[in-house]
Amino acid sequence: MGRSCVTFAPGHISGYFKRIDGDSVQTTGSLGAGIVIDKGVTVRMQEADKINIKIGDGTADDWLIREVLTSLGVKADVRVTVGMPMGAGFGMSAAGLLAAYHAANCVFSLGLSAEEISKKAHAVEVAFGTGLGDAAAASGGGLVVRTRPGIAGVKLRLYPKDELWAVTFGSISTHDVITSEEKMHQVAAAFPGKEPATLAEFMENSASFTEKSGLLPPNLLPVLAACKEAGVPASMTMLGNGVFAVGSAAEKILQKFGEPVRLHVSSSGPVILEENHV
Ligand SMILES: Nc1ncnc2c1ncn2[C@@H]1O[C@H](COP(=O)(O)OP(=O)(O)OP(=O)(O)O)[C@@H](O)[C@H]1O
Ligand SMILES: CC(C)(CO)[C@@H](O)C(=O)[O-]
Repeated sequence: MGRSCVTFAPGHISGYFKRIDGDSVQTTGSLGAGIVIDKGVTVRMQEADKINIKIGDGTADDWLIREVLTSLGVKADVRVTVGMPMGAGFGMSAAGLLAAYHAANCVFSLGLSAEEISKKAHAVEVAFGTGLGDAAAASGGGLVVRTRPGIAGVKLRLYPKDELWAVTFGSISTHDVITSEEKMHQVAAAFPGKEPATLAEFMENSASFTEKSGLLPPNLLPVLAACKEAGVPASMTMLGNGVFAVGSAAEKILQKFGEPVRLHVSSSGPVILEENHV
């Protein structure tokens, strides 16, 4: 029935951030910097008589993707494949939103621009407290520096080729952290004063922010200490109970604590992988 489309959107690891509350959802979000990663979310969508959503093995709550379809007034069969753990600081909610909105735009020929889709994804993130800057960052690729809140806030995208390694020990509720005035006050005080011009400077900013933010779970202290002792740049995945680190040497260090995943900086934002008439 109708068309089917397959889309991919990349995840995003925030290194540091500061919440900004503007006078609208599009001027509310965060300043900060992070890395758009080459693992993310794939959405397969086909027009249907009723909404049917399956995420991974089918056990995950489908509310976020359902929000996309209901906000557009469409019905579809949706299959979502999530490439990194949800809720663990890899930007899977923004990736899921971007991939789903691009898929619906493709299936139903809605005529939405990439910017309009990014704004829709950002609005859902802010409204439901699942993120502040991930949708803006993951609308393109690279190491992303954001100096204003919202989709237009990206100032710089760099494309380092270094390999990255990440290990996660569990999730942190993004909603609970970013809706806490007390936590956001300490986060703002920890925000670095210098904009990074390189991956090394980004990692220095991220490590400094992690130490001062009040967000660091104690179990990450030995992981970060081992990376520091080995001269491996590393920091906390914001907002998740995990660590990301730069360079091939990071793998062996992180293997002492868990099962690290190799990542690279994504060269692009969301893409349409397939368009089919069925
Ligand atoms: N790709 C996805 N597809 C469907 N639902 C998702 C997806 N990612 C997240 N969710 C839902 O959104 C909720 C909030 O996700 P959350 O923002 O904490 O994840 P995240 O984006 O991976 O983490 P972070 O924002 O810290 O990077 C999750 O509990 C889950 O219900
Ligand atoms: C708040 C946040 C760290 C959650 O991933 C991210 O959305 C950001 O950098 O604004």
